[in-house]
Amino acid sequence: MTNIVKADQLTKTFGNVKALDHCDLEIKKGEIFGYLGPSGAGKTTTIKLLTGQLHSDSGEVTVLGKDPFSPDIKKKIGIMSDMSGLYEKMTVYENLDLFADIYGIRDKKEKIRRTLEAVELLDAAKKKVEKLSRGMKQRLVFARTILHDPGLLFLDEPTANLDPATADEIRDLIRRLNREGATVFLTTHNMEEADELCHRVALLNKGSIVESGSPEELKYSHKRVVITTKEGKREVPLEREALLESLGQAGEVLMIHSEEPSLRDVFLTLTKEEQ
Ligand SMILES: Nc1ncnc2c1ncn2[C@@H]1O[C@H](COP(=O)(O)OP(=O)(O)OP(=O)(O)O)[C@@H](O)[C@H]1O
Repeated sequence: MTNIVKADQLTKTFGNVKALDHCDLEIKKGEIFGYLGPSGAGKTTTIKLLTGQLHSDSGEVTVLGKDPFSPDIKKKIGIMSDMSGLYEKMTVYENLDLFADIYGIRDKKEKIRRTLEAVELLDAAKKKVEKLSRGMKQRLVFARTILHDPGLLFLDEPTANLDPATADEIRDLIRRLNREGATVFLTTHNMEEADELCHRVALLNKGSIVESGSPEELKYSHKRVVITTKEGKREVPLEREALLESLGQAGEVLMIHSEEPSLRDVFLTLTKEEQ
């Protein structure tokens, strides 16, 4: 599969804070790529570097084969960050109309109608944004992000602070857009969400990628064997040597079984190792 985003040794420092430290990234066409990490790990900084909103200190980035600062890139990508860009006093329709003009969208009435239909906001087209619920606002931000049919979406915590039902709706939307061909770069704190949605993930901690792969690969590589003896339980990595050594040292073995960690467990283990 072709790399649609590629970053080599990307580094960004703010004063004495190293927000991103020699990061390598490869996002393939058609995938949902999850970029996971705790608050302050460097996720938003990465999105800004990949979308031409910020210059790196060093490292190389190509997006759709070009420098992210190339003038024609903006029309091919969709960026969803927070709700701050919505005009509260304008209606839902007017907000999209404004963006349609900025993007120079032809046949904009029909395009706006179809986009509102996709995010299930057609009935709210004439409502002022200030009257919308949080979930509806998030769907409007989503509509604005996809209005110009970008093939590559950067979604910065798209389900943060949403109730579970609305978060599910947003995840369904992401899946649908991906099925229709969009490549998605998604940041989240939510490991369950990443496990459910993403084809591949990278785990970011303190500006460094600590591991990457499919959620299944990551979980499998951290699989443990639990040996239960009369004395208690002991967890051993799923490796021949470690397993034989532990069995040799154990007293009477009552049970042996394997346990696959959740993505959250993997992340907690890796970030603990880093400290
Ligand atoms: N403009 C800036 N000036 C100074 N420091 C910054 C700036 N932007 C980010 N930082 C710092 O860089 C680090 C990474 O921030 P970033 O916003 O990329 O993290 P994040 O993973 O997106 O966090 P969150 O999940 O809370 O949004 C943090 O320590 C942050 O305080």
